[in-house]
Amino acid sequence: MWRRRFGALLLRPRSSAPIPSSSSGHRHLPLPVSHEKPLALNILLSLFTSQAGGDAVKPFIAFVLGGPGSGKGTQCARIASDFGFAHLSAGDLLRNEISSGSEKGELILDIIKEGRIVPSDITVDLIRKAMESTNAKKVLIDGFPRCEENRIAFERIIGTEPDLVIFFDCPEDEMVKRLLGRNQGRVDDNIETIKKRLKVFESLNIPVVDYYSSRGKVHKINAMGTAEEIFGAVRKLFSSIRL
Ligand SMILES: Nc1ncnc2c1ncn2[C@@H]1O[C@H](COP(=O)(O)OP(=O)(O)OP(=O)(O)O)[C@@H](O)[C@H]1O
Ligand SMILES: Nc1ccn([C@H]2C[C@H](O)[C@@H](COP(=O)(O)O)O2)c(=O)n1
Ligand SMILES: [Mg+2]
Repeated sequence: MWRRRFGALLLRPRSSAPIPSSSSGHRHLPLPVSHEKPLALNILLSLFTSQAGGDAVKPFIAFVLGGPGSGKGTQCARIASDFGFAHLSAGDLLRNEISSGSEKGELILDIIKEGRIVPSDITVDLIRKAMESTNAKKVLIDGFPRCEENRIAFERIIGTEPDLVIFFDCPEDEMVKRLLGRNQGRVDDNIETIKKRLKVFESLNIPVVDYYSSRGKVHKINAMGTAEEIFGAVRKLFSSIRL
């Protein structure tokens, strides 16, 4: 999708160290987690490559991860408004496809009701189209990648990696409480589906966070507290990036 003159700097494989779980089973990511370069340096290099020449300028891409109900959407809306990012929510793109009444939408609905993950080609294609139509220089991709298959498909189809990965770290009981109180009519905000989504998060999404941690790209944010308090930490991060 974009030509990157210096992309090889960021694509070089690094040693990987899995993130230990605490006694509660909840993951705690060291911060920053690169064995080779600190997060700030990785972001700096990314900015350099984002501005590098080629047919089109690659936007600055931040993946926003965290368990279901950890507050990704809430925080992304604020980042978009305060820092001028385009906010692309993978879940919203899939829900829009359901609303369109397409055949693909029917398949997506069945998967979302079950708390499972939609085939990566479908999701990445929706993200690709959304990225092309926003034409933004700074993009938040909320709720993606949810699994290694998502991650690999993004690299293959979009042809790049994220510059930054934000991980909202929230205890399970708090996530369940928030989801049951969300009240937006989502087909997956019921206790049976929530339990399945939490299992999928732990088994498929955490390995993706581990992968990016080992590449020094993860910035972990404690997602306990009010949305305003959490945005305090988010604001600090984005102010330091100065895009
Ligand atoms: N810090 C917070 N404290 C309490 N409630 C919150 C907080 N942040 C968000 N919420 C509420 O929790 C619910 C879930 O938040 P949000 O939709 O942002 O989570 P999410 O991570 O995007 O979830 P999903 O993965 O299901 O899309 C919403 O009703 C939101 O208003
Ligand atoms: N990369 C993604 C993102 C989302 N989905 C599906 C499965 C999720 O449970 C559902 C809702 O997403 P959310 O709004 O919670 O981000 O959408 C997926 O399959 N792949
Ligand atoms: Mg969301």
